[in-house]
Amino acid sequence: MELDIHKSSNFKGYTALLGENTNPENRGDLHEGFDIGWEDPTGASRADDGAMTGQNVWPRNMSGFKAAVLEYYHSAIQLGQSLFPLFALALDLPETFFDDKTTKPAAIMRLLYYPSQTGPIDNRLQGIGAHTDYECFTILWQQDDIQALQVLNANGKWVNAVPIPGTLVVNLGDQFARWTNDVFKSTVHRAINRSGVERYSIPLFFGTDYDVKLEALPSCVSDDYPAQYEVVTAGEYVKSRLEATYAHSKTEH
Ligand SMILES: O=C(O)CCC(=O)C(=O)O
Ligand SMILES: [Fe+2]
Repeated sequence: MELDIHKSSNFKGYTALLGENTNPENRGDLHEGFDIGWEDPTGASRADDGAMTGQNVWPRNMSGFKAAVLEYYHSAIQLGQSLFPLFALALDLPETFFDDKTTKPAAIMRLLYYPSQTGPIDNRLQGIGAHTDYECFTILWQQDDIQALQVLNANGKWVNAVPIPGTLVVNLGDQFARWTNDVFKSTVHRAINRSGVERYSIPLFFGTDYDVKLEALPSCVSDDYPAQYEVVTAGEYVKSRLEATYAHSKTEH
């Protein structure tokens, strides 16, 4: 397929059922997806995204699709930009701390489709296996009335993230875990659609600019609690996680 995500240098485009495997213990994720990244409203391309440089791909002959998707994308980006100062304040940092690290929105958005799973339960076949997201935080729209998303609580118990009409779910991701040396913990989550009907969701993963180094904040490091993570750029980090997620299905395309 022309738009297959494996053909894109920066993981944009279409993911088939089982094309992704977020939890390596599983057999592949039972969803289809379509991924986009930043696209300037003027159509100008961006060449300074390091490891994640590249264009979106769009289906031809689908009138209105691109405009509708980008309209939501740019609104979700605006919401995300307004959340960074809140996270900064929660970390006792100046509220502008992330401003110069988020000048070029580094955000991937996915349109996800989950068929309903019927028949015998195979615990290694889930809509999306247990994982943490790769960026700072995720803004997730999920369809009303269909229970599928679960989060792992501090006691190691899966709890339903029940869709609440008119609300979005915000999950912490691994870039924030790295910035904060695990003071902010990434939310482990998964989705299993046994509702009997198909389900759609739209996560937007918002990280710091792809050329910014993910370096533990001084306030989150001490002699007793040294930095846990190797320093890499946000772009290198996201790309390495995406490569791992799609590695198993790479040769099929
Ligand atoms: O569909 C959902 O509710 C979750 C999607 C998700 O976790 C992801 O794409 O990373
Ligand atoms: Fe996720």
